[in-house]
Amino acid sequence: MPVLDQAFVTLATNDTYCQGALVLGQSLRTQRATRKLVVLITSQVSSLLRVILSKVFDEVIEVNLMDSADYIHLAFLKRPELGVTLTKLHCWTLTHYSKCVFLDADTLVLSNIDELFDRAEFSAAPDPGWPDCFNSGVFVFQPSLETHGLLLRHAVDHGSFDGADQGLLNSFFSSWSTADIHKHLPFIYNLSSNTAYTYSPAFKRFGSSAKVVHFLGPTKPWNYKYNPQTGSVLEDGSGLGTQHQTSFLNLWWTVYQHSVLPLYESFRDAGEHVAPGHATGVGEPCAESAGSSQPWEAEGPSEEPVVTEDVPPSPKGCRSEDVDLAVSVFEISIEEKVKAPSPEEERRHWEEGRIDYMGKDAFARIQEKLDRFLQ
Ligand SMILES: O=c1ccn([C@@H]2O[C@H](COP(=O)(O)OP(=O)(O)O[C@H]3O[C@H](CO)[C@@H](O)[C@H](O)[C@H]3O)[C@@H](O)[C@H]2O)c(=O)[nH]1
Ligand SMILES: [Mn+2]
Repeated sequence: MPVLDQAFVTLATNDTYCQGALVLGQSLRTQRATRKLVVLITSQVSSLLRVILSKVFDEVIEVNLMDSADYIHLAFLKRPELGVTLTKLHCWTLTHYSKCVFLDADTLVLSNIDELFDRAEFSAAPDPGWPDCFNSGVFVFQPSLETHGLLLRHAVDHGSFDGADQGLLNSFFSSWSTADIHKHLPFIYNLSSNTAYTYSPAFKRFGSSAKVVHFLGPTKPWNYKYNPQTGSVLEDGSGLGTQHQTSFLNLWWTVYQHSVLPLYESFRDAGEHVAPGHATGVGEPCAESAGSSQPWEAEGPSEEPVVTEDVPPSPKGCRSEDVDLAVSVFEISIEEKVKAPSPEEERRHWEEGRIDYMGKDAFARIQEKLDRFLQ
């Protein structure tokens, strides 16, 4: 029986993390999750990805980084690195649910985990790097505006010892490591794909009961390229890690290929119109002209896009501004588009002390500018 007042919640602040959220959402559906699926997004997420997310998630909720009380707003402006952290904390505002399970967008669910709803706030699994801290990639929580406010206050008053949500949540829920063993989720609910195997006999013994894999760390599954014919990620020269790591990566990509890519495809083929005022907050309807509204650029001989002279330019908002999906018979890749920062962003970086000493802010470049100005 579906439970309507409880939810699995994730977060994706941009189109790249949306790819992870989609794999996570589809893996929860495949495992017959009986709770609602919710994704929090920010204004950066494109209209296309909002539509696609809404096919998998029951609720796509846009949260504003700056909608908290003014003193918090001002304090956070001085601590911009806490931005994504503040966004994760928004999950406590989902007060139309009585209890939720948060999952990072870089997690993959391997079997049904509905039993997590038997746990109380705040339950989480140990962090593999420092097991007296919990990892904030999977946790059970109870939405509450009061807790949300206290968390923001805590962030402003004490900051975060790792500059992100995990440090903040660990210092806020500081009794986690000692107070109540029921709040320690077994490691199988947050098995880190890259560190778990430092204790390989344990992995041999218990690895097969893993329920949630977490691709924590700087390199995410979507940073690899995948060969759909062999069903495996492509070696990029830096080494793929252990066999287990590779098989979890391959699993992520299998879900991507079979359960996420078709969502884009049906969007393209059906030329589906998105009504203005759609529940997800998607604005303008997307045109369905051949080629121009394809969400990805096809590569290789089999899927050469037919581009004719009279095809109108792609309507803004219909495609992802951040991500290029390249799909061919032999390779699927998700490339982040490198965007040049706007003059406002550059100025903000400068003011925040994030100066590109070796690059565009190098002394030689500034001197060139001065010379040009003085001539
Ligand atoms: O640009 C970003 C970055 C992060 N996220 C979301 O925030 C989560 C955490 O970021 P992630 O890149 O997954 O961090 P991890 O590599 O998992 O690193 C660890 O450190 C993070 C910061 O403390 C914690 O949030 C994680 O749970 C913890 O596992 C992601 O999964 C997303 O849901 C975004 O939406 N956009
Ligand atoms: Mn993560």
